[in-house]
Amino acid sequence: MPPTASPTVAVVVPALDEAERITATVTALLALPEADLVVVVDDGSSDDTARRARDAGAFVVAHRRNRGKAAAMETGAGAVAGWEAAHPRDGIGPRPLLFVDADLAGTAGETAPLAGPVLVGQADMTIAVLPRQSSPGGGRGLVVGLARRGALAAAGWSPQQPLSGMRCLTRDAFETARPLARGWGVETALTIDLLRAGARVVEVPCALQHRVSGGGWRAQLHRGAQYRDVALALARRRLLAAAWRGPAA
Ligand SMILES: O=c1ccn([C@@H]2O[C@H](COP(=O)(O)OP(=O)(O)O[C@H]3O[C@H](CO)[C@@H](O)[C@H](O)[C@H]3O)[C@@H](O)[C@H]2O)c(=O)[nH]1
Ligand SMILES: O=C(O)[C@H](O)COP(=O)(O)O
Repeated sequence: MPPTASPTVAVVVPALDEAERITATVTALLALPEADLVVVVDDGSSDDTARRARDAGAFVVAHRRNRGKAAAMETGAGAVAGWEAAHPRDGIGPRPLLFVDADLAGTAGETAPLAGPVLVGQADMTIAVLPRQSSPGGGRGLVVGLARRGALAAAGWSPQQPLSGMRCLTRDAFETARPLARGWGVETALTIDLLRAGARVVEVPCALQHRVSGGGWRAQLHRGAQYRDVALALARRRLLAAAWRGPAA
């Protein structure tokens, strides 16, 4: 007998203090035909992100205190597994996970092209490549360059946007990458660990607009934390020296 439902993905949205954008983000994700479950992980927000996400129709789980993006991703994946255990479906395996940042607002639906290649078995992980953003960023490419050179040293591949958080991956790929690298090192490590395991990783253009980090002191502090976490993830994989020595990104 043919399966009664089509394969779909489960969306996981890590969210810290995203009350301004979470309603639009969840609404856009719930309209995706490729997705039938949207889990928002409130990572210890001090605003009403959780309530708004729930009101918009998401399944919400919350950290009592802030634990960082990678921990929110792990919690979200656990919530998807729990939901699937309570809602078994015949003939289809566990849903691939589509990780989407909370700040994409109405453009979150543009993550749809990430799902197809994973659902049909062409890729183990897809990564969104964002177009030029409508507001200017204030970075100098230091974090991006470090992450790119780390992937190059590990696997001979230099991703265009190694920090991009919008990713769709099979559950096997997710398990291969666990435990995730902490904090902002998570994307760099995911790419490296999956490539090293022989997985097929593909970058896919998506028309996404996110909240760009500007040039103020808060943004520079944020970049400092990103650099620290990417460097730690590379050091744990014995790649930091090679990434420092590597070619200019
Ligand atoms: O402690 C935190 C901090 C952030 N977030 C959420 O994580 C996502 C990404 O955070 P954001 O501040 O928008 O990150 P960016 O500065 O835009 O960082 C870029 O680089 C990061 C890696 O350094 C990636 O995780 C992002 O996807 C990518 O957009 C958002 O949904 C946040 O609400 C958490 O869940 N917990
Ligand atoms: O603004 C960004 O793109 C990120 O914070 C990374 O910063 P970077 O430009 O220093 O790599």
